[in-house]
Amino acid sequence: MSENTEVKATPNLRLKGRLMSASEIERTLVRLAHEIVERNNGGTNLGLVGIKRRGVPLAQRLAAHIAKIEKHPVDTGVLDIAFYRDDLSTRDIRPVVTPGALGFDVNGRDIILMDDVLYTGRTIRAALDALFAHGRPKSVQLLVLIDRGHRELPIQATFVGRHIPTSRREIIEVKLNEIDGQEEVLLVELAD
Ligand SMILES: O=P(O)(O)OC[C@H]1O[C@H](OP(=O)(O)OP(=O)(O)O)[C@H](O)[C@@H]1O
Ligand SMILES: O=c1cc[nH]c(=O)[nH]1
Repeated sequence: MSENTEVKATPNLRLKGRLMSASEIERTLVRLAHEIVERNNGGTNLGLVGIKRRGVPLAQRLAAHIAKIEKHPVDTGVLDIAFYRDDLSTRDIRPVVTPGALGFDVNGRDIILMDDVLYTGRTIRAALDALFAHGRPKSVQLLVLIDRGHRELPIQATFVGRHIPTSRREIIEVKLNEIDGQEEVLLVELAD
């Protein structure tokens, strides 16, 4: 855990600690940008696709870092995946793709899907379906800021900011300035 100052969790959740500060998030994104460039031969064929909501600022920030490192612009796009609860049949929670423009042509591109947290893998499974509805990429890699384990599908990330082993009662809360007006990663637990 990083040093804890004035961190607060949502009321029905118990704060267990701060996993990353703003500067730690920033340093991690810079490292991930270098890893992406190294693995993708400079990244000229890359397209970064952020999963709404917090994957979107992550993709934009990583595109800016890669553009700075490699001195070329990097396309970014958005996948919008809404969740609904299917109470009538399975009581399962299924991600649903909201149709809409992605932002650039994915055909033939090396795509990096981006999200803040990887947990069961169901969001990523739906995102892959959504992505291929937009076209046929040359390759797809996955980047997540936090991998907390507990996969229910055979999905793994190509680039990981931090591996955080968790219990199922725990929740990772990623807070990003663009969406939350604050910047940190918290570990919280459902209160009894
Ligand atoms: O691997 P999974 O089990 O699919 O879980 C990971 C997803 O859960 C979170 O989204 P959440 O539903 O909390 O929406 P939000 O980030 O927009 O609040 C997170 O942002 C990932 O998209
Ligand atoms: O702990 C979790 C699990 C899924 N999504 C999150 O944002 N946090």
